[in-house]
Amino acid sequence: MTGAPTVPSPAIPSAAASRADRPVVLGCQGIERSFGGLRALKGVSLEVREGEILGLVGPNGSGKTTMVNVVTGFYPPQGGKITLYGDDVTGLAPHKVAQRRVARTFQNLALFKGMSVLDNILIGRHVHMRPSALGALFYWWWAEREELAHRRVVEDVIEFMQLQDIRDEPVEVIPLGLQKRVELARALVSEPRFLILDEPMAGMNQEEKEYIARFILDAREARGVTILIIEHHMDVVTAICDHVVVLSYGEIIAEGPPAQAIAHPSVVSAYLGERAAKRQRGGAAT
Ligand SMILES: Nc1ncnc2c1ncn2[C@@H]1O[C@H](COP(=O)(O)OP(=O)(O)OP(=O)(O)O)[C@@H](O)[C@H]1O
Repeated sequence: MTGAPTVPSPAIPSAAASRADRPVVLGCQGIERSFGGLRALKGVSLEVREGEILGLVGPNGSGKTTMVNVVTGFYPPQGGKITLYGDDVTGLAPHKVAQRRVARTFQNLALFKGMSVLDNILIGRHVHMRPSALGALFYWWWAEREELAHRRVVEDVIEFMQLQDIRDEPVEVIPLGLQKRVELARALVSEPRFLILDEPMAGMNQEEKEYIARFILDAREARGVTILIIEHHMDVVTAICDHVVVLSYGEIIAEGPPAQAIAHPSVVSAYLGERAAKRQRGGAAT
């Protein structure tokens, strides 16, 4: 008996595949970025591999958000090269980067107050909206079809993110944890292949953190999204990341599996205090 033909899914290598076997989604080589006399990124090179969750960690001011802004086209790099799926995207404008199915969330919530949860999420579809002269001519027919297609994607994500009950609420009246979830939903409706999350759990309580962590893992599993996450909660980093890169003063000081990378003394002193780092150094020496 012959079954229905299987539709090949986008090539997400099995979890068993070693990191080096996975295709490179984001490649950064020797990235430089300064602000006046401050060298915020000093030749940073890193790779994000297909299907992984890569954690970018480091003390405040170490250059994490600058790195994301450079990758997404907000700050053109002043040196180095950036590739996405092998294509050179160095210096592309943010909307050109977004068109390559890259989505991001922001450290400080970037939701539109005065608009409903649903309307905020709908905005995430804008990269797929292509008004044209011909489209305008056949406006009603075209608009109705487009609208339906967009709605279907949005409804699917609202259900996925469990936001049905608050869909019509003005976004500013819902708690911070839910606002962060709305921002993640807005990123997901653009159907990204590569998602960049800048501190998605900032200001959350433990329960909210666990919820978001689950959604991030599900986005990777169910939607095949590759993820780069900036996060200060080391418990979360250890729990969900496959690979961690540590930045300090604009340079990579450690990289590897989470437990190994975050054991670096700079990370320990930044997050647990200098005394803990000294204890660890003492322990390592003995
Ligand atoms: N637009 C800017 N103008 C001037 N300096 C900037 C600008 N953006 C970042 N910087 C500086 O660059 C350095 C790196 O900042 P960045 O925000 O990338 O760090 P970060 O690791 O993301 O910090 P945090 O964890 O606090 O968000 C800091 O010294 C910061 O003050």
